Amino acid sequence: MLFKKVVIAGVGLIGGSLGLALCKRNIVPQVVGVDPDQDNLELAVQLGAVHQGATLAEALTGADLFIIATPIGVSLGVLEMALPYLQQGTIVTDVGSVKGRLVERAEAMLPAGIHFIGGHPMAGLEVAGVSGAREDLFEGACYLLTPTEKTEPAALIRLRGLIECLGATPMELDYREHDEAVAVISHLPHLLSAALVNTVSYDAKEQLLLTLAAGGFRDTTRIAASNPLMWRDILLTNRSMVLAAINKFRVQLDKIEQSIEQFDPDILVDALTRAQNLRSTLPENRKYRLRDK
Ligand SMILES: NC(=O)c1ccc[n+]([C@@H]2O[C@H](COP(=O)([O-])OP(=O)(O)OC[C@H]3O[C@@H](n4cnc5c(N)ncnc54)[C@H](O)[C@@H]3O)[C@@H](O)[C@H]2O)c1
Ligand SMILES: O=C(O)C(=O)C[C@]1(C(=O)O)C=C[C@@H](O)C=C1
Repeated sequence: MLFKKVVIAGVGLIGGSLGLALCKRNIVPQVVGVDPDQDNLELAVQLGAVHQGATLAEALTGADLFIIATPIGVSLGVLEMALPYLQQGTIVTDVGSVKGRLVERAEAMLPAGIHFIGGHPMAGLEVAGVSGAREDLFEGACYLLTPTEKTEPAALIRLRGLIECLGATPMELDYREHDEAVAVISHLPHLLSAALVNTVSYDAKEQLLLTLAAGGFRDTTRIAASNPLMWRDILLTNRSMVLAAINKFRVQLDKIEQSIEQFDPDILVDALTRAQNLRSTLPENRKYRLRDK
């Protein structure tokens, strides 16, 4: 058994999906949830996403893994509140979409013998709360870890083991590299999706356009239905990397715009073919799967 008692702070979509996998697959014998939203916490117990709900102080007694799955803006505050109750040997991880200075701060905050390892599952959905949680959310997904030179190798091996039990593939990245990469592959698509929907919403023919919306619009805009507050936090926390990603995108958009303006079919086809080739190497049908290629 990798861990005896896991505490999840924030039993929403991601914390709840982790809890469902850990409980339903008997990966961990005791999973305790902490969440200020009592209705959500009760639902988490009913759905089997945690064995019980508790306060941080109650929950952390005897815990050997503490997962912070809260909105990114409160992660460090939650860690600070948890500090007095964490015991020697406990591993602390998070699931936040941006690392920023969290990793350095968390490491600086924790005494020797309690290990922080930044984490980020590259899987999610456009819904919030435990009601949308899925036991299989992480299957086939890439699960990023951001260890540093301070990370204890044995703690990293244990956490990687747990991630493999979820059916995900652990992958290590420097936290700065993490933020740069996710700005392009996750944050940029999100804001483009919102901008695309807003292009329709500001059009005088909005209703007609929506009536005509078929696969193209739907497939490119599913994530625009996500929680705006979560995305506000992500985009503003990863501000410089997101701005760099927007600039890279603008270059590509300009290239396509010019090829149309100048009626240059070769450049246009080049751009579309390059995209077609790369996109067709992604696994089909299952949006966040890596393994089923
Ligand atoms: N939604 C996604 O697609 C996705 C994917 C990967 C990672 N993430 C990251 O996961 C984290 C959680 O996102 P989510 O989609 O599960 O959000 P969510 O809103 O579904 O869940 C967040 C939960 O945290 C709880 N919470 C708020 N403040 C808290 C506190 N002080 N202590 C304990 N719990 C608290 C909320 O009540 C809620 O139940 C975020 O940091 C996000 O960046 C999200
Ligand atoms: O599939 C979705 O709904 C997601 O938005 C998941 C998604 C993404 O792919 O960008 C969103 C945020 C994350 O931090 C990781 C994954």
